[in-house]
Parts: sequence; structure tokens; C-alpha cells
Amino acid sequence: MNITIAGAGYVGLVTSACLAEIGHIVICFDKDTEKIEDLNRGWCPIFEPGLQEMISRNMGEERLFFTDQANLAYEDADCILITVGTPQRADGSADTTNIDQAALDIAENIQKDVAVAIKSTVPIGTNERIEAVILDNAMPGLTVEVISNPEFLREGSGIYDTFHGDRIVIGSSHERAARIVEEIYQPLAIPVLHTDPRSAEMIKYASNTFLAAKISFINEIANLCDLSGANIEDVSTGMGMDKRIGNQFLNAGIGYGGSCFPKDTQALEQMARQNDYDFKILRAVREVNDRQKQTLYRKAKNLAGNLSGKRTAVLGLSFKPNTDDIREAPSLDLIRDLLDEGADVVVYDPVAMEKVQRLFGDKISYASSIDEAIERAELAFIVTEWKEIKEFSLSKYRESMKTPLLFDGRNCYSVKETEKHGIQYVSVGRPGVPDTYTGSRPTDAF
Ligand SMILES: NC(=O)c1ccc[n+]([C@@H]2O[C@H](COP(=O)([O-])OP(=O)(O)OC[C@H]3O[C@@H](n4cnc5c(N)ncnc54)[C@H](O)[C@@H]3O)[C@@H](O)[C@H]2O)c1
Ligand SMILES: O=c1ccn([C@@H]2O[C@H](COP(=O)(O)OP(=O)(O)O[C@H]3O[C@H](CO)[C@@H](O)[C@H](O)[C@H]3O)[C@@H](O)[C@H]2O)c(=O)[nH]1
Repeated sequence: MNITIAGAGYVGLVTSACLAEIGHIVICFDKDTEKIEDLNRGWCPIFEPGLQEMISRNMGEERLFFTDQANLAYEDADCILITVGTPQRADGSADTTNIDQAALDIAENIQKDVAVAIKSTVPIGTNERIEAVILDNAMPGLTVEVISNPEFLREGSGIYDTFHGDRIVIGSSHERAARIVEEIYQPLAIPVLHTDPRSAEMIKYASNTFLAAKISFINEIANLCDLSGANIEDVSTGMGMDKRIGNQFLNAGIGYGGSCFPKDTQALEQMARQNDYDFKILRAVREVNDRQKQTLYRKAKNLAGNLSGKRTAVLGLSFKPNTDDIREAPSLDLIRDLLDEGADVVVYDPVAMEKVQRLFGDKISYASSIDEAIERAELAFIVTEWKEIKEFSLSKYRESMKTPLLFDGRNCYSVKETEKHGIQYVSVGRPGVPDTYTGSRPTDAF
């Protein structure tokens, strides 16, 4: 079967590589010529553990091809998986322009019957609409069946997630197309849920926003722990032991970021509005997250006062570890707040520095290691729990910083250990606010 993947972004590349890895012949098409040239030169444009190797291996074995030519990509395809971006519009809704463009490209270039699966996250009803767009513009007589096949992988563990997903959702009223797509994934032996296209589209939004809600909920509990002296880690553990709650996505911190949760919560909120429905929980999930992204900064202001001119280290810039993706990363909000305050900001991340440099230029400094970032710093913030940051020796903060004042947005260290090392340590939802804390645990820290 000839498989074409439309879009060589994060989902497109991971899916292309994994499908080639299980023996399929895959053509990955992107309209971004530079990206395709890089890929054909053997250079993977994103950082994702194992991806570069998997792409190279499958290109070498002639199972994986990249092209920027729509005709080459679509004319022979039996199945097309659409993975193009669906970014956020100014009003919060999902922009499906790329999906519409892909549909027109497909219509113009297909020469035979084809199954089209939309993996991109799209508003309810998009699959039905896109099928009509393709049929209206394709050569008469061709059978084109569009099905919804939302993607659930996480950045940083995309390959693992593709091979070990909890479910594959196929939303379709077309038996043939559903069978073709199921056959493609069959070697993965992942349970398949068959449903209608609208329910499949909703499953994607409902899953992401539910996970975002879990994070905002635990962050609210953490803030209350801060004020009441309870410890969020024990609280999360105790909650997670209840199988009905589950122990994942209960890590309190500096708020969620990334290319999906912020955009998908807003898109679903907007869909609710369009249906004259006031989705109250969803609004709260977003508002809590916006506030949470500022919590650590406000705690720092309370403790350290005026930050102007103070050398401040920001450790970890990507929205989560094991990726160079900085879309909606909490680090960006923190850096902006610190710059507004006149702080002298120095940042470090193992892989995301280049992308941050493109945003902030010479307004901040870039260290080549954690050691260099914290040298003579008066404050340090941990924003992303990269392994090397989590495991960084506490004694080095004590030795290198001008004043060892550490704000940890990911609860990387034990509070007791930081006390032992003489570090003023402020984390999220855990007792141990330092003696020098100037406020009276003010609620305005939240
Ligand atoms: N990133 C994730 O972890 C993830 C996980 C699950 C689902 N999703 C969803 O999958 C979709 C893609 O996300 P992403 O992060 O991979 O996006 P991305 O921004 O990394 O990549 C999108 C790619 O699509 C290409 N593109 C745009 N229009 C095109 C067209 N007409 N034809 C061919 N290529 C085109 C762009 O050039 C870009 O390379 C989104 O809807 C997203 O919500 C993302
Ligand atoms: O307990 C937790 C878990 C996560 N996060 C944060 O939540 C964000 C998102 O993390 P994660 O879900 O692991 O990464 P994504 O790659 O954004 O994956 C989400 O978004 C994808 C795109 O839709 C979906 O496919 C995945 O199923 C969904 O988990 C990150 O900022 C994390 O730091 C927390 O703060 N606490």
C-alpha cells in the first residue's frame, strides 16, 4: 500500500518514521521546501529522542521518502494521512487553512481512489467538510473517503507513544477507508475504537482538555498547600493511589505549555461559544494556568524584592524535557516578566537555546552549561525538569551563586536536602518557605 503523509512537522515526521519502521513505504510531503531539503540531506529539523536515527535508517532502506512536490506525493497514494498544523486564530479557534489547502492539493493530484485520514486536531465537523472539498475538486468518478484518526502522542516520547499507544481512534462512516487505516496500524497491536467522525474529533479535544484540567486542578491544590502547610507531593501520591483518579498528570508546577494544551483548550472553549454554551470549567482551566505561569515570578518578587539589575538564571526553556519545542513554554512568560522588571537574565537549556535566541536576541545572555548560568547569580529558576537539571548538584548552587536563592517550578529537589545545603529554596505546594520570607504568605503570590 502506498502511504503519503501530508506535513513534515512533529506529528508527520514521527508518524512517517514509525510507519516506515514497521515496514510500510511512506512518502512524507511538506510545502516547506527548506525543510524537505534538510530532510533529504539527512538532517532532522526537530529534536526528538531516536527520531533522527529512525529517519536515516528508513531512508537508507528506501522505505521513507521526502518531497515538496504535491503531484509526486499524491498521485499514487492509496492512503493519505494529514498531519498539517492547525494553529490558533486570534479569537482562540482552530485555524484549518492548512487542512483546506492540503485538501485542494490532494484533489488536484490524486489519480485513483484514496482513503484520507485526518490526524491533525480539528474542530467538530471538519472531516465531513473536508471530504466534500476534496470530492468537489477532484477528477469525477474517483472515490475519496475521509476519516478522522486523531493523534495522541506526546512530544519527547513520540516514538514510544506511537508503538505503545493506549488506543487508536477511527471515526468513520466509510467501512473501506476505516479498514485501510486499521490495516496500516495493525502491526502495532493497539486497541482500536471505531466511532463516527464527530465523536472522534471530540475525543481528541476532550482528552487534551481533561488532562489540562487535571493539571490546573492539582496546581490549585498545590497553591492551597502552600497557604495551609500541606505537602502537594504526598497529596498527589495519596490521590493517585485511587485507581479512579489515576496517578498521572498530577505533578504540580509552573503550568502547562506546549503546542497542544493551550491551543486546544481555547479552541474547545471557542467551539462551545459558537454553540452558545458556557463551558465554565474550561475557562477556569485556562485562567488557572495563566496565573500559575506567574506564580514563581510573584514568589520571587515577594522574597527578593526589586529584581532590577539582579543576575537571574533561568534553567530549562523547552515546554517539557526531551524536546526543543518552546511553543507556549512557561519559560517565555517568566523571561518576559523578568525583563520587564529589569533583571539581568541568563538562560540555559540543553537543546532549545537557538529557538529562544531567535525570540529574545541580545536582551538576555545564553550560558553553555548550568554552571555558567548560575555563576554569580542572585536568583535561579528551574522551569523545565531536564534530567541534567534535576540531577544538578545542590552544593554547586551554594558555591556558585552570589546568593543561593532557588525557585523551582518542577519540584526537582527534596526540601530537606536544600535546607541541608543552606539554599533558600521555594518550590510549588511544599512546606519550607525560608525564614527570610518577607511577606506573610500573601495570597497575591498566586
Ligand atoms: N505536536 C504534538 O505533539 C501533537 C500531538 C498530537 C496532535 N497534534 C496535532 O497535529 C497537528 C500537527 O501538529 P505538529 O505539532 O506536528 O505541527 P507542526 O507545526 O510541527 O507541523 C506542521 C507541518 O505542516 C506543514 N504544512 C502546512 N500546510 C501544509 C500543506 N498544505 N501541505 C503539506 N504540509 C503542510 C508545515 O509546513 C509544517 O511542517 C496539529 O493539528 C496538532 O494539534 C500535535
Ligand atoms: O503532571 C503534569 C503533566 C504535564 N504537565 C505539563 O503539561 C504540558 C504538556 O505535557 P505533555 O502532555 O506531556 O506533552 P504534549 O506533548 O503537549 O502532549 C499533550 O498534547 C498532545 C498534542 O495534542 C497530545 O497528543 C498528548 O496526548 C498530550 O499529552 C507540559 O508543559 C508539562 O510540563 C504538568 O505540568 N504536570
